Amino acid sequence: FQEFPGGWSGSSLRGGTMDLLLLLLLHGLLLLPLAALLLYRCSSTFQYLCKMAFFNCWIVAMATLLSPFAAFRGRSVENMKLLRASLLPLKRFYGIRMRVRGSERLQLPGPFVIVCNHQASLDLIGMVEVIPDRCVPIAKRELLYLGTVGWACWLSGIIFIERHRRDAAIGVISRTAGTMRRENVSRLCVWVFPEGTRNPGRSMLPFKRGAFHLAVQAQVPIVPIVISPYCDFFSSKEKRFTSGTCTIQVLPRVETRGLSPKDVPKLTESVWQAMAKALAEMSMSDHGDQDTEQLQLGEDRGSPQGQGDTAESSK
Ligand SMILES: CCCCCCCC/C=C\CCCCCCCC(=O)SCCNC(=O)CCNC(=O)[C@H](O)C(C)(C)COP(=O)(O)OP(=O)(O)OC[C@H]1O[C@@H](n2cnc3c(N)ncnc32)[C@H](O)[C@@H]1OP(=O)(O)O
Ligand SMILES: CCCCCCCC/C=C\CCCCCCCC(=O)OC[C@@H](O)COP(=O)(O)O
Repeated sequence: FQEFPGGWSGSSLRGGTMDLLLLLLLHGLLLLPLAALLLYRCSSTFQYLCKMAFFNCWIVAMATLLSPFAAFRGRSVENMKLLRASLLPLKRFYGIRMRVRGSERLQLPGPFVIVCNHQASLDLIGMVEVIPDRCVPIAKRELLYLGTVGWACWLSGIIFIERHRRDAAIGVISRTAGTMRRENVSRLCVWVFPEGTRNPGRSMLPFKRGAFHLAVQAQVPIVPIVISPYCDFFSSKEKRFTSGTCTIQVLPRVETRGLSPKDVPKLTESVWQAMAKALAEMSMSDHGDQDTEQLQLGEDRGSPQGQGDTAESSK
């Protein structure tokens, strides 16, 4: 202060203006986080946007940090352990409680195909909660182009398909069936979202047939998994994301031994029915009678076959 005796009076008006600007900037810097905090508290849309941004940033950060370690091992299903561990903390950040029912049904010695409903990218949180060891998801090829995320997915052995090139996709599925069947490869399980795309809400789209052809070709069981609707705490349409509880139900496995490609439509239908029923029951038990939407479930989908046809069995 002594070196600067005439700071305000002597020097010039410019110094004063500079100080004032600096002061304002400092206030601004302090106020900005405060304003953001206030906005976060008051606006559920802003909260949703922040939470989604964090979700994506977390995935990019984890992929970027962990890919070099995964790369040491090369492309391997074992890297799925790393992927799983890196996504497991997400539920805690968001205060999502996971309830898993029937997890013992996933303790099978041999390979199998998991089919699961697909509501949103949030499904990753449920997926890592139950995905067994040596199990890889089938994903759309577009994920490969997400920079380090694509690299991490590739290194983890995720199987990519081009959804619009059916023949190529069928080729990939046939090769996967070969790998699952091969006896010199230790058990490999595959996780498929048979709806083929995200479908928010309490219903399920009709299933694509790939997962069922895969199970029949490899002659391995299908284990259906149903994740309860997120409507309570999450909706991308309404831009709403609060904390809540999510139930994951593992259904009895469906054997495919002895089935041939001509049985695939019936198999697909019976698994869809079983999952739709579980989803409807979950909606019911979670929401009591507040909601009638679940009654419409499957309405626009003629269901020629009932449940419990030849394909279904669960010891
Ligand atoms: C290192 C650690 C770092 C950590 C960092 C963290 C990073 C984490 C980030 C990320 C994690 C990863 C997250 C993964 C999650 C991704 C989720 C998605 O991407 S979901 C989208 C892709 N999934 C699918 O699309 C389902 C599979 N699709 C199918 O199975 C379809 O069936 C497909 C594409 C094969 C064909 O689809 P069609 O649209 O043509 O429709 P159709 O009705 O199924 O088939 C038409 C005809 O083709 C026959 N067909 C189908 N598949 C067949 C087959 N395999 N063999 C013979 N015939 C087949 C069918 O029987 C049908 O013929 P008839 O009508 O019956 O005569
Ligand atoms: C250094 C490179 C940085 C690149 C930046 C890329 C930013 C990427 C940001 C976040 C990555 C999040 C990946 C989440 C993957 C979620 C999987 C998922 O749910 O995919 C949707 C797919 O099932 C169905 O797709 P559609 O509903 O048909 O559409």
